[in-house]
Amino acid sequence: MSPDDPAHPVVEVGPPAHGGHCVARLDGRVVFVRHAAPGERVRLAVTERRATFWRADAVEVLSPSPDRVPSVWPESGPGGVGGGELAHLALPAQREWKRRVLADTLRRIGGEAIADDVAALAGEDDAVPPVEPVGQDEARGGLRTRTRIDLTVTEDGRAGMYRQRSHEVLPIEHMPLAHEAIDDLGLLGERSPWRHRWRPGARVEAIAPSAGEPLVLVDGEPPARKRSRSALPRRNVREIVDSAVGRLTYRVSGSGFWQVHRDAPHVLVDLVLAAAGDLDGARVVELYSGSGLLTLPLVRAVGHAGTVVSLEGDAAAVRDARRNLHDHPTALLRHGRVDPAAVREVGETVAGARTGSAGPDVVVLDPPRAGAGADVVTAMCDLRPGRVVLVACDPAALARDLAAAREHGYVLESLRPLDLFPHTHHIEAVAALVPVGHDAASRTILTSR
Ligand SMILES: C[S@@+](CC[C@H](N)C(=O)[O-])C[C@H]1O[C@@H](n2cnc3c(N)ncnc32)[C@H](O)[C@@H]1O
Repeated sequence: MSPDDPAHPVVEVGPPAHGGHCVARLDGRVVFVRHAAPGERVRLAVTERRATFWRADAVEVLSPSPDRVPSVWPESGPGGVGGGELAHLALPAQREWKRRVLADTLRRIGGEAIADDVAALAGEDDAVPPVEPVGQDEARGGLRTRTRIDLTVTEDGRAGMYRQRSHEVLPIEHMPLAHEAIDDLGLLGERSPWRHRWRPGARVEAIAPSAGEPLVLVDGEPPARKRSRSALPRRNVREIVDSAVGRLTYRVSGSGFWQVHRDAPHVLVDLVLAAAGDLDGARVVELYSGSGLLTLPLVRAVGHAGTVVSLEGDAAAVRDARRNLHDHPTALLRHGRVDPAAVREVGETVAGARTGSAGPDVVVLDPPRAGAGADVVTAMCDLRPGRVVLVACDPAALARDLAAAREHGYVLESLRPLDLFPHTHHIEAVAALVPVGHDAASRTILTSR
């Protein structure tokens, strides 16, 4: 490339933004630049031109950031597959990137009041608390964390993934973020023995459960075997979670939702329980409960005198949850869409579980990436729980849900941002909210009993 190549302009890279890119300016226009670091001077390949902004990849680094490292997954670099947007940065720099994005998103979308609430929790001069690494990620370089990966088979029968922001499938040779048990399956590469077991376009899910053998599903089914005299093909896996309330065992559908990071299940269980406070005898509503990862420890924590009413939209997940909690009669596991009417209904169910009392002591919610949304948050606040624990996997959705809760009288008591997706831009957070004027010294549950 010549130094003044107009097809590959040079920019100074600005701050990171939500979505895994940095913001730069070119002739007054905003350009979202991937594969760069704040403060770098880079040459661009423009990948998308819109009226109000462009997208581009940094294809040559003219002045590298001190945070830049050789990518741990070059196939996710410029022009490559999605899912490793920060793989060219040292892990502490990735977490600082995420902290800046979280701070910016909370202020921009949540508003000044939310940003101020969060800054008050962060202390000193920080806008948000630091993003915490989990498990052995520091020692492992953030690699081999994912117990679930999704692949798509290319036209010539190789395992691939989608090119960034595209429907084109690119074959991949390596997936260093996948658990070593998935790596050992040998799914990737031209010489993979699996190539005769799937067809072009098939979706391949590889699962490395915490107990037992890994599982591969092709279009949701166990792949065809030459000889099938062995036991019935498996579609489920067993997961074991060692948590603060002891060992928890689950059976989960292979293609159902389960936390992806190998340490996420126990980290989230422990953080949610800690944020929920003393649950002994409590009435708990849980929204978006999946196959019961959080329901089981909540049921244990409330004990025989308490109740947990959960609501989940996926029928297979509810079936799994019912199996996982079959010997816990204090759990009422509802199947249905989480919407304002359903929230009111589960609120009434949990209130009816004890005569003469009002709403739930605690609401726990772990919505999908889009968040719960203002209507659901409003309905939840109207139940007047003593405490809310919100697990969020998207900062913009977190900002919206916190703003809606604040409008209805609930303020942040704690916020724990977590790095459950190293080498990607994703941020997880566990937030505890309490009613405005809540006295931290008095136990939440006592106020509503
Ligand atoms: C982030 S997962 C959390 C599940 C569980 N807490 C866990 O950690 O395994 C979100 C769950 O919400 C469910 N879900 C998504 N949208 C929903 C809706 N509108 N109503 C009910 N459930 C929904 C999904 O099926 C999924 O199980």
